[in-house]
Amino acid sequence: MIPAMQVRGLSKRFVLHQQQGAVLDVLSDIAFDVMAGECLVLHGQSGAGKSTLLRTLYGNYLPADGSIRVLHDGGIVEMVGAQPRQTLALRRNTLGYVSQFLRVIPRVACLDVVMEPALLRGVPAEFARAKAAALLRRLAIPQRLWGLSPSTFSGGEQQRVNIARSFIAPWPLLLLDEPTASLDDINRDVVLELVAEAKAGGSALIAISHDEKTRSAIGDRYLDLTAQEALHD
Ligand SMILES: Nc1ncnc2c1ncn2[C@@H]1O[C@H](COP(=O)(O)OP(=O)(O)OP(=O)(O)O)[C@@H](O)[C@H]1O
Repeated sequence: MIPAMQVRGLSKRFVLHQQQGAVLDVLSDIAFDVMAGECLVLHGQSGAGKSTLLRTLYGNYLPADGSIRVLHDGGIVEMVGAQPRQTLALRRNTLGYVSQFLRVIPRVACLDVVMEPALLRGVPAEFARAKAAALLRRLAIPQRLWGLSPSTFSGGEQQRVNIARSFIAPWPLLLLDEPTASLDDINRDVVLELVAEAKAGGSALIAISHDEKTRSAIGDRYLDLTAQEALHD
């Protein structure tokens, strides 16, 4: 079976030009595979580089070295050095990212925010709307808020809208950055169910969570970035 994502020799260095050119080698020689239907949880103390790795895997940071291969449309795409157009195509259909925070677009109603990824995949509007409504209901967003812009929503409500938006269309590969932070136990359990459903549907996941219950509920394998660092000292 071909991995959904295969990473080899991945290194990321920050050069702080405003601070005497200080160099931070945050990731060095990271290697792993993630298969469809499994979740790799990133471990390591604060500052170990978990968020940096997730952002690098999403193509937000250019690594100093290494390769990130993604199974996309039946072929393998090398993300390191890919054209922006290729990265965008990957992000449209293959590679999703659930951040802790919703990127709020003023004046766009909550229901439309949630529906958008399904519409972009060509799902007819009525199905997308019904699915968005079902997700918002599951995530306990009151119906009176559905027609409003999430810009005024509470932090936890925005996070749940973001989760609904992220799970409305299936992703072959999904990066999760603290998907349950700032949620109460009931909503956290709904997110854990959505993650389990995504895995059962064949998604490969890579996740960061500081919550032990979340980690043990979703994690099939763990990558310890502290150990990686120690290994290469
Ligand atoms: N854009 C950046 N520019 C410079 N340094 C950065 C940047 N982003 C992260 N770093 C540095 O990289 C290191 C790793 O940060 P990162 O946020 O990836 O850690 P983390 O493991 O996710 O931590 P936490 O668990 O606290 O969220 C830190 O020392 C941080 O200062």
